[in-house]
Amino acid sequence: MGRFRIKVYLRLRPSDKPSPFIHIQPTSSTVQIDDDKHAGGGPPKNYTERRLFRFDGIIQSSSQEAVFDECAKGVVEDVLTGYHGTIFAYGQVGSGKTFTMTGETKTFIYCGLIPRCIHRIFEEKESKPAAEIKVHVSYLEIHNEVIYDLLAKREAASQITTLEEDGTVEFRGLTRVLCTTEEQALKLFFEGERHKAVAVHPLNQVQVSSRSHCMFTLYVERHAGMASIPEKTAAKLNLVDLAGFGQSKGIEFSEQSKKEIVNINKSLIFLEQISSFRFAQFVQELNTNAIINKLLDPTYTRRKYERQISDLKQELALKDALNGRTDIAYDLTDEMKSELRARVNDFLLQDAEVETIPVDNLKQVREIFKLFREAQMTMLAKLEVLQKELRVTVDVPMMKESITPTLEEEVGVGELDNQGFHVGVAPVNARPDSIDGIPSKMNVNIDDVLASTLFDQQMEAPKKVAPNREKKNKAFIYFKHHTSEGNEYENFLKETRFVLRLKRKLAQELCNHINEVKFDIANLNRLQVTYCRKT
Ligand SMILES: Nc1ncnc2c1ncn2[C@@H]1O[C@H](COP(=O)(O)OP(=O)(O)OP(=O)(O)O)[C@@H](O)[C@H]1O
Repeated sequence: MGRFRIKVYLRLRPSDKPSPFIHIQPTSSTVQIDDDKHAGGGPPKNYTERRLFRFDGIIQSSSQEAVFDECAKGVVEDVLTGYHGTIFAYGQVGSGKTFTMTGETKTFIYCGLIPRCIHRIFEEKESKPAAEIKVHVSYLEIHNEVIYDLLAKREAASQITTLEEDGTVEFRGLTRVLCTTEEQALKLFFEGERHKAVAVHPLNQVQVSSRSHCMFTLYVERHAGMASIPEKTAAKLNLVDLAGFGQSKGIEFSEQSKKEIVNINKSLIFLEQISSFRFAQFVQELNTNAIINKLLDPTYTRRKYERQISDLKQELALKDALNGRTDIAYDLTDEMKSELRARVNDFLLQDAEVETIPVDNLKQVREIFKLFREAQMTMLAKLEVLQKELRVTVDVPMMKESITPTLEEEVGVGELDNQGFHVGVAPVNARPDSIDGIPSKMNVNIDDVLASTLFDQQMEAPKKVAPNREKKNKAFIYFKHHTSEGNEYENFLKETRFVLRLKRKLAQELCNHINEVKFDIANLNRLQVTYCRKT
């Protein structure tokens, strides 16, 4: 990659009356401008400001061919090597941009840079068939902020979208045509020219003035040259003719006013010249990062990587042999995978030591992580199923009653009939095994305690009341709050619920204690093993 400065050339249109304020010095490629303060009108000033502008080259009365050789040839050669290139013409209305970029197309000697670039690229294509050069072209126009595809059928012209990424701009939907001959590419270029937006302008009356920015692009794909390295390069050459700028741009003038305008504008044109010189100096300061745009053949790339992998494997085997690690297998067989699975299961389910899982190489580590991930996914799926089962769709007061299956076990208080209505005392053995999938007997172990906690939380959440239960619920609430028997049951229930919570807490603490003891036992075992090994 290299950093290159943008090169700026000044091309001067021949003039019968050269400005007395502009002094060209071709040998030093500089232009000196005497900024006559009287010229712009206003109060008279008795001094002249001098400005000096430097260029990479000044082209005066040169042939179109000489301009191509000096300004464009190098860029085309770089494109043929794989670098992107851009040539653009900038300047006032009528300053000669289109003459430079397109030229007069009737005879080749007056042809501008675009036909000449096309010619050079196809010349290369024909002279080097082994390079298998492929050329595509596109032609776009930006007029009044809208992008038009000059090679597309008119109705499809507004389908282009721009995509800006990593400092590059891509035109999506722009027609790209594959050209096998120079004639084809030239034909497309001239066809596109016919579609450009032009208008008559007072500063460019000999020829119609370009009212838009136009970009003709040549996309060049080619083999890097040597058959043994099937690398391809894909570079593009943007050839841009910018719309001329000027204070009078876009205004329609009557014949009557044209003469006056020419005089009035003299000083303004002069200022515009200065501003275009300033722009040129600014562009000269810009740097570009030039890289060769390689297009890799996927088959070749795959083969290259396969070769590299095989080399690395051999190297690794050699290293292992030298270090006495001959039993290491880097490719896991099915047998090895199921062995690893068994070890991971032992670790997760049987409290086996983590050291029992072999970690000799990266493939094993990856496989182990995969197994852990699988186990985690299975557990999450199970948890989800469990949570679904616990979501009982009964109303809040009824749910509060139904969450106390152990309550009756201890105190023998009435059971629900699972129909959303409290029916009073029922014998313990008359209870169903489950209510909506919830086990009615609660074993006091950590899972059940946690599940019941979760269950409690869900009970607090407001639930949708089934319409056919509404009446029953109202009656039930009335029974609880307004009858002495109901009140009694309600108070009794509150007390027993309190007792139940206490017991759950105790159970939780007990489980934690058991876990701590188990942990201590495991530690002791480990110490014992270490001690035995040492002795
Ligand atoms: N170097 C030159 N030698 C001879 N004639 C020139 C030269 N440059 C420009 N002209 C003539 O000047 C006229 C205006 O040039 P041209 O249309 O290229 O200007 P432009 O900058 O493209 O204008 P616009 O911005 O209006 O499109 C044309 O008739 C063209 O033939």
